[in-house]
Amino acid sequence: MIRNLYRLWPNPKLFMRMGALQTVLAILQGLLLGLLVPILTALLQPKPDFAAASPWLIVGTIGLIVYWVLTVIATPVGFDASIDLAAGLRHHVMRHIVTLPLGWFTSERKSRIARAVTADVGMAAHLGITIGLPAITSALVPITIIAVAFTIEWRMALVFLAIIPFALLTLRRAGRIAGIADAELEEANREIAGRAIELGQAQSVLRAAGQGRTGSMRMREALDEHRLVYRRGLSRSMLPDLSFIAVVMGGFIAIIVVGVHLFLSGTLSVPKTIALLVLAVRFMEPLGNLIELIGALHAMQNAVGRVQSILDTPALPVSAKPVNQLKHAGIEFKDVTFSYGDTPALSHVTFHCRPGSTTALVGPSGSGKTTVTRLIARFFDADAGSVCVGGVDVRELDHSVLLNDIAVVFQDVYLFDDTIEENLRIARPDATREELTEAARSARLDEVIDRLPHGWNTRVGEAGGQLSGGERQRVSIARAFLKKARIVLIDEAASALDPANERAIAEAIAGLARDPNRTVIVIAHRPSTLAAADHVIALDGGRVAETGTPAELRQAGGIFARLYGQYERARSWHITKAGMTEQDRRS
Ligand SMILES: Nc1ncnc2c1ncn2[C@@H]1O[C@H](COP(=O)(O)OP(=O)(O)OP(=O)(O)O)[C@@H](O)[C@H]1O
Repeated sequence: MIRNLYRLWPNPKLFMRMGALQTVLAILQGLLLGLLVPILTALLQPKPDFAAASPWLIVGTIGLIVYWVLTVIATPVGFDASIDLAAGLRHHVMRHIVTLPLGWFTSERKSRIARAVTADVGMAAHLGITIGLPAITSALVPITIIAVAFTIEWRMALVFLAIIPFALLTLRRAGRIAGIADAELEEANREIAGRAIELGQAQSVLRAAGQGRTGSMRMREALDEHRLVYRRGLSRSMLPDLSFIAVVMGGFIAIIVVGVHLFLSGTLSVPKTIALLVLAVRFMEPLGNLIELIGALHAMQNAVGRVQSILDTPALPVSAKPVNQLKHAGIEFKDVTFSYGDTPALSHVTFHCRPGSTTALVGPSGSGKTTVTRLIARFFDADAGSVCVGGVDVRELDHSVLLNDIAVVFQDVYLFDDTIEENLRIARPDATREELTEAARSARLDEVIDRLPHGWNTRVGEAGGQLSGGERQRVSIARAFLKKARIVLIDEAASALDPANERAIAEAIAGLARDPNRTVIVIAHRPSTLAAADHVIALDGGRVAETGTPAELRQAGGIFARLYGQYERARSWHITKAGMTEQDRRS
C-alpha cells in the first residue's frame, strides 16, 4: 500500500518528508524514555544524587523541546500532504477518465468514478494522515523501546521481543478480516447508493403502481443486506480482535512476572525495575492502538485500490503519428469482430458506405446495429478487423478529428440543465446567432423554441426533462447541423412518437441526408426512412445478412422484407389508433 500511495502521491518529496519526520519522532520518543534509567538511578537513592542526574535531565529537556518543535513542524506538513494528495489524486483521476473509451462509462462505472473522486480520495488522504502517521509511531516506538531495554536488562528485552511475532501474527489476521469486511460493506454501501438513485428516478412508476409510500422493494432488500453485511463484519472480526488483545495483555503479564522475578532475585535494581515497567507500559500502549489502526489502514488500502483500479483502466491507444484530416466521409468495415467481454456482438462484418450516401441499418433487436455505430465513433475498438473512416483506420486517426466530424443522434438524448441555446452551443461554442437559427430551422427545432416561454433562453431542466423525447431528439439533430458534421449516426426512435414530432424528425433526417458531402447511417425503424435510404445493411446475430437497395431487398423476400412488413403493420396500427383517438375526441 505504501508503494501504491507513494506512486499516487502528487508530491513524493512531501510524502518522504512526512514519513521521515514521523520516524524521527517515534525513535526520539523511545530514546527519551530510555533516559529514565540514569535519572531514576541517580535520584532513587537514600540520598538523591542531583549532580549525576543533572546532565540526563538537561539532555531529556532538550530532547523534549526537539520533540515538541518537530511535532509543530510535522503537523502542517501532514495537513499539506493530505490536501496535496486529495487534490492531486482528483486531478489524476479526472485526467485519466477523459482518455478512456466512451463505452467504458456504464452507469455502474460512473457511480464508481463519483465515489472514487469524493469518498475514496478523501478517505485515502484523510486516513493517510490521521491513521498512517500514528501507525508509523505505533510500529516504531515499541521497536525503539526494545533496543533501549537491551541496554538495561537483556532478559527483559527478550520478553519484549518475544511478544512481537505473536502480536504481528494476530494483527495480520485481524487486519485481513477487517479488510474483507470493509470491502463487503463498501459493496453494500454502493448498492444502497445505486438503489437510492433508482428510487428517486422510479418515483413515478412506483406511485403509479401504488408503492409510493412504502418505497421500493429493491431498496429495502439493499438496506437489509447492508445490515447483514455490517453484522457479519462485526462478528467475524471479534475473534481476531480478542486474540490480539489477549496477546497484548498476556505479554504485559509476562513482563511483570519476569520483572518481579528479576527484582526479587536481586538482578534488577529498583530504578531499573521502575524504568522497565514504565517502558513496558509505553511498549504496550502503541501496540494496543494498532488493532484500531489496522482496520482503518485496510479500509484506506481498499480506497486506494479502488482509485488505482480506475487509473489502471487502459486508455484508448493513441497512434504515434495520428492522421489529422479526413479526406472524405466514406465508412468501411473490414472483417470486423467485436465482443462486450464474453458477449459476442459482431462477427466478421464487412460493408462499405460511400461518402455522401445514406445507409439504413436494420435487424432484429440485439443484432448489433448500435454496436456498428459505437465502433465508427470509436466508443470501443474492434477486437479484429478494421473500421475505416475516410479511408483511414479509426485507430490511426486523431481522436479529436474523428469526433469533430461525427455527430451522434441517440434515441435517448441527454441535455444539460441549461438553456436550449447553451445546449446547442455544445456542438460549436463559437456559433453565430444566424448559424444557431439556421441549425434550429433545419432540425425543425425552431417551432419548439417558438412555443417555449423564454424562447432560446428557456432552461430545459435536469437531463432535458422539460422537453419531450422527440423534441430532445430535434435538439440533437440541430447539434449535428450546427457542427456541420460530415458523418451523422442516427438511432431513430423505435417507439411511436406523436405525429408532429415524427414528421418533423423524418424531415430533419432527410435534410441531413440531402447534403451530398454528408454520410448518414441511420438505425431505421420507419418504413419511410428505410425507403429513402440509398443502401441497406441488414444484420442478424452480429453478421451481415443482406445488403442492397431498399427495393432490391424487398424483392429478395429476406430479413429486410420481413422487418419492413412488420414496421409497416406497426405504423398502420399506430395511425389507425391515432385516428381513432382523434375521432373519439371529436365525437
Ligand atoms: N454495453 C454492453 N455490454 C454488454 N453487452 C452488450 C452491451 N451493449 C450491447 N450488448 C450486447 O451486444 C449485442 C448487440 O447489441 P446491440 O445493442 O448492438 O444490438 P442492436 O441491434 O442495436 O439492438 P437494439 O435494436 O435492441 O438496440 C446484444 O447481444 C447485446 O446484448
